[in-house]
Amino acid sequence: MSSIAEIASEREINHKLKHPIHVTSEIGTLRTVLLKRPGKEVENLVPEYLQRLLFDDIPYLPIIQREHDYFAETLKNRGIEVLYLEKLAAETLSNPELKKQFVDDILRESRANVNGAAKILREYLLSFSSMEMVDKIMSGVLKKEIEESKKTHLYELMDDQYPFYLDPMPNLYFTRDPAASIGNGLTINSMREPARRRESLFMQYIIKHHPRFADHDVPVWLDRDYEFSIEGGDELILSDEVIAIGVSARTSARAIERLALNLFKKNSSFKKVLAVEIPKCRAFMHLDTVFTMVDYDKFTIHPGIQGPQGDMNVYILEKGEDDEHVNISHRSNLQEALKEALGLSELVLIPCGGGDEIASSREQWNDGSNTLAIAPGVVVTYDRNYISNELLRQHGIEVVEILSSELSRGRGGPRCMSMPIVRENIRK
Ligand SMILES: NC(=O)NCCC[C@H](N)C(=O)O
Repeated sequence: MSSIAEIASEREINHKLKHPIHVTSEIGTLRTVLLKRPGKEVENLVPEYLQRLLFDDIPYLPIIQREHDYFAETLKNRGIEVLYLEKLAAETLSNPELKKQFVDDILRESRANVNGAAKILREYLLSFSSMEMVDKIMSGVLKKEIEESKKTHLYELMDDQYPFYLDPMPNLYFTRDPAASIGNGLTINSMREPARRRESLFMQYIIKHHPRFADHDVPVWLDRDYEFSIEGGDELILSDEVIAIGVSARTSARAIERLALNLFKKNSSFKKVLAVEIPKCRAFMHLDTVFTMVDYDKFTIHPGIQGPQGDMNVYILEKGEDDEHVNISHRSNLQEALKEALGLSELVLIPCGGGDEIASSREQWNDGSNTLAIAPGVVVTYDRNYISNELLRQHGIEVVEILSSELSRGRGGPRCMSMPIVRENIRK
């Protein structure tokens, strides 16, 4: 006879097989998460291209890796299964046909055919094992890597001064943004910034072809070929019926409406989408840099997104009269809109940096509001945001701190660095 533990784990496996993705809240106990360990791509950052590559400084590779490993260990110690994007991608591309197809896609999207270089680049990339090739594509390919003897044509020899054939993808460790789990499906995102557009190609291949996902008909609520941008840092699953999405520097109102229409039409459990407008600036690039859910009735917030009376623009989108229309109503207070949508009588917004002008600005810049909930009332945060962390504790939240000197240089915190794949359902 099987033990209770065996039955439970069998049930879990069956659940996983039926629904390899299952996320119906921001706070349900986290079971499986996707990370990307920072690699050589961060060493290919140089001052000339920092801004374009969306970094403010150059992380020191051994330390950023140590900090990231500490983050992953912290999650594993809590019983969370950690998957790595680079490993799933390499496993997917171990199929030679897919490998070729992927290289063609990445070369096209990287506009790598400078001076007609696509052919030698294709040969170069395909000469590696799938794991090495994935690392190489993520790290970027320098022009000087291709042996001079292979450059036989004038156009190959007459290169311009730009050092890369393929730009590095240093933002990949922010797995939250290129794709986002919603219910049993996901969005594979059309990213706003050119520096990040190729990132979601990895998830598109993984969902379609990796054995963990391929045969499960995972719904893609919005795909990366959609013409208006959306990024995962703006997509917050508040319950199995309510989603909040930031209308931000990165996410467009068009994509939000299209996603809402698809969710309503394709029989998902979701009934309301809250479009939350935030200032369009670098420091607040996504909704999750200024607002995250930490418990059933508690949220972090950066006071800088609200007007003097707590006023904001929040639109509630609900199913309309047919599949091409949504009903939209406006609310001017986030707290009230959340209470209404979640059916709560009380709700607490915990201000980043305690609301102090200097501390909240400093700690928001270092992702003090960007918490990753691993269970209701339990969050992972950066250690450097000590004022926000202390305030969370005063509100009864268990705060699990991780190291953050180098990780924070990319302007993202624990939520940005993680893509939940499976969470337990929360109580209703
Ligand atoms: N969800 C997030 O806020 N992700 C952080 C992304 C930081 C990255 N350097 C970017 O600008 O896209």
